[in-house]
Amino acid sequence: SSYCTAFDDAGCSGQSVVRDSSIWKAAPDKYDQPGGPEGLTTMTQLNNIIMGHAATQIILAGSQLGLFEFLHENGPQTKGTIEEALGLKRSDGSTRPIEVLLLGSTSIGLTVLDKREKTYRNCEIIDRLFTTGGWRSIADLIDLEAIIKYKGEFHFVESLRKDTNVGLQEWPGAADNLYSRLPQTPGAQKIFYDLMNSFTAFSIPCLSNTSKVAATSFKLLDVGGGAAVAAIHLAKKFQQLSITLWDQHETIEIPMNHITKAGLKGRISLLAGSFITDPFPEAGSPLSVYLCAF
Ligand SMILES: C[S@@+](CC[C@H](N)C(=O)[O-])C[C@H]1O[C@@H](n2cnc3c(N)ncnc32)[C@H](O)[C@@H]1O
Repeated sequence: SSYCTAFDDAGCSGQSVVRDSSIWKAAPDKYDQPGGPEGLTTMTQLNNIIMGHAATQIILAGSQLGLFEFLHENGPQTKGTIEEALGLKRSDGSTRPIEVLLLGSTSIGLTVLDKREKTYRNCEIIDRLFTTGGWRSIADLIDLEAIIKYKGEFHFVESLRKDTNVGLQEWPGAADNLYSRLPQTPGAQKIFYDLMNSFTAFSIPCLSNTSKVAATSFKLLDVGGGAAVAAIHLAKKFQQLSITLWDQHETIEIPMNHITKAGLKGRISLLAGSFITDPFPEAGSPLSVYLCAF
């Protein structure tokens, strides 16, 4: 929470999911134990962890089927109306899909059932995210967690035993890292970059607002610069900066397209390769400063 408060104090011009700091203030301090100093104390808390996999898939279903968006736009709705709107109505008359979805989403508090009216609405925090414009970033985060990370986590125990990323085998390809394998699975790379770009779009304005180094440097090496969201923001904000974005061969086309679209090819150059195995580029002149942003 202090991270996000610092953003607000710095006059962050990023997305409102961060600016609406009351969303975050209830979060525990990073040193706090979940559940208080004793850790978890109730079976419900323990159950929420054991059933965490189901919760992840329920929020994914609610997001991808448009449940939360529909309820936000239309207010409390009956099961039948929601079923129709989400395209879950079945020709054989079975109401099981909508019942499973609403039972799941309501049991974990994402939706709220009005028992008298027999209507469902979004929980307060989800509606607030829609109102403040922060839902898109959260939907990107849900996709990344529930679709990309979820697969590899099945191998977590074995990964600990072998001290290696066993979950990588879930992704086709021969590369030794997930970034380089994602392009081989249709749609996967987009999910990854959508989330990362959302996050960087709100973090970089805040971080750079208070950075004296960025304001006074002439050269910036953006190590693992991704889609160039940070590089483009910094190039526009600090006119004296000339930026080199360093990322892998497999992904370099993504920043290239963004930089061209932003009309910043003259200010941001690209270096394709690995920051692990390739030599660190020379600064060029003793007067240049390389600021590495990862
Ligand atoms: C977590 S993302 C951060 C992207 C960007 N800095 C941002 O904040 O939006 C990490 C980036 O590092 C790149 N990367 C990972 N390993 C790399 C390596 N060995 N050499 C070069 N780039 C690498 C990935 O392709 C990815 O774009």
